[in-house]
Amino acid sequence: MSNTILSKDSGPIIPTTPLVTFLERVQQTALNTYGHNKKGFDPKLYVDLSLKQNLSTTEKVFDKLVINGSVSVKEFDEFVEKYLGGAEEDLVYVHPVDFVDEPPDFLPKVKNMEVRNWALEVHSLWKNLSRKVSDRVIDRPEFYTLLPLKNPVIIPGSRFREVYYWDSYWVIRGLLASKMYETAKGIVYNLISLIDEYGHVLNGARAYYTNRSQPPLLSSMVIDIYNRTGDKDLVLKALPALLKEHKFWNSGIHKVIIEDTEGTTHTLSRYYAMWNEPRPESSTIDKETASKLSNNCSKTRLYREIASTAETGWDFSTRWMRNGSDLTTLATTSIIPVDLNAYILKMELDITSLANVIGDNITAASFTKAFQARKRAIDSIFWNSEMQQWLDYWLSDSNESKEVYTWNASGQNRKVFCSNFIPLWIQLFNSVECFCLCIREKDVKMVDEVVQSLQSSGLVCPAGIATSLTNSGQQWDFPNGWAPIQHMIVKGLVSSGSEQARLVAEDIAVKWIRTNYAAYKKSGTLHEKYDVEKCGDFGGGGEYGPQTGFGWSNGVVLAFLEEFGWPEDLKLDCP
Ligand SMILES: OC[C@H]1O[C@H](O[C@H]2O[C@H](CO)[C@@H](O)[C@H](O)[C@H]2O)[C@H](O)[C@@H](O)[C@@H]1O
Repeated sequence: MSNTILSKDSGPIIPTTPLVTFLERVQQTALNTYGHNKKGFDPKLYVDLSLKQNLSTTEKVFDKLVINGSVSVKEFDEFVEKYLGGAEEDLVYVHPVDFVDEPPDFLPKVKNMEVRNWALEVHSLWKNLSRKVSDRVIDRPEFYTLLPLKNPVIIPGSRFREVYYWDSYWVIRGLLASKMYETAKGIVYNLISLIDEYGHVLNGARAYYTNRSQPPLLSSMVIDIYNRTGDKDLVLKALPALLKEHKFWNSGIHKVIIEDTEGTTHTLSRYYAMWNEPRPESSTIDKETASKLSNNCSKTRLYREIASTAETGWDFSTRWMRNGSDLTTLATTSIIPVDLNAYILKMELDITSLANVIGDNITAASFTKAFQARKRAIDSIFWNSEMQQWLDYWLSDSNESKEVYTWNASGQNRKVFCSNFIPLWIQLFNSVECFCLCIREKDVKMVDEVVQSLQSSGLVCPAGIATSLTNSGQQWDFPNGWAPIQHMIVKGLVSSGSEQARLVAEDIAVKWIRTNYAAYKKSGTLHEKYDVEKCGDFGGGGEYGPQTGFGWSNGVVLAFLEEFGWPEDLKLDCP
């Protein structure tokens, strides 16, 4: 965070590197040269290329060649071939040290042979997605946008050629089912090293991702690995990093203070990227979006909102837009998101538990207070007793930042999104005094009411939980369903102590496994997202084409099969 500066729109920015800026120019030139018609033009590809010679030499040649942003296709292709390295050269394939074809005691509850054989295929996909930083990057880091992480990583797949922050949580859930504890720990140590270097975990391990984070789930990764391995050394190394990360989300522009109707003030968190220009990986797209705005000030503001939306992990969705059909109305920094605050509450609970593991009573006591305070804040600001859901809260005036905002019922966004149910994962229905330690009758009654609300929300579809009820063409909206969301809601329902909730959870998990399997049978791969309207269909929409591989989807299939198993006589095909 040391190189953070204040920008004209008064928010902080973290400057990017000269290489990223140059590759953005290459990206723009590629678009000008090939035109929009080039099949599968993906702007991200260009910022993932590397240098073959130093930047100033390469830039001189490029400047000579490209006049007014244009050059012939032949000359451009020759330049790329001669001066730039391919996008796959920086992360190289590595066989995971702890991979075995059939791990001992693998998915013991799966009794059906068809399911077991498929699960073993999904397990074997870790080999395809395993990478380590190439020696070339270690030797000449200034030639690459990839950040040199020490340990191997599991990448999501396809265009996502680097490790991602929140994806890693579900990758790790799958690795734990696959008993690949060393690989899982290596990923966590990599993320810790990013906190040491940048003060937060980056969106992904690229130079162009340093100005934002992603949903903060590092503590969840650490606690889940600790619960399986009992590795105290991991806890000792992770705790200082988690304390730094907690500070990142609870200070500066991420922190929001809000006063409720009783006059009590609460501190909550929001997404806020430290960037107000086009995202380098999608620069041509962002400039086109902003071209609808007439003045530079509103463009700068929009770029900040776009980057902040990428920080949410939900890029893009009507959830963040004032007008659901117009991306220029993104207002993410004016929203206090219910899921982000649930993740941070979980971070506070996890830090308390981890501090107890290593006997750090002072940290444990202070984080007990922190999670109790956030629990009260969540109850007061987000909970809507009429809808029996937790709703995002929109700050009243987007342009004016205040020391303390005043809560107003109209600030709660009453539109239905799957994020309204994410607090289930953190057991937020539990009363403060009972948090995580017991399940009371009163709490179970509340779960049943939330489950009722989920079931009648319209989100539960034939092939899983939809992201929203609005078909906007954005990827984090209807009819897409995403593996991480299915997992958090299902897991929350299972752990709630309500029998009814467990049945609903199991039903969703079965639907999800079936749709993943049917799509796999058709295409031979798992997908980044699925269309929840029809079993076996993958999802679409958004700014890039459908991606396969796919880290978190593989992880959730394995995690569900580990949790629920699969009886011998239950059909795996779509109903
Ligand atoms: O390049 C566009 C955006 O791509 C990423 O977002 C999407 O993929 C990620 C990796 O699976 C996932 O974490 C995220 O939730 C998806 O929306 C990237 O994270 C964005 O920052 C980037 O702008």
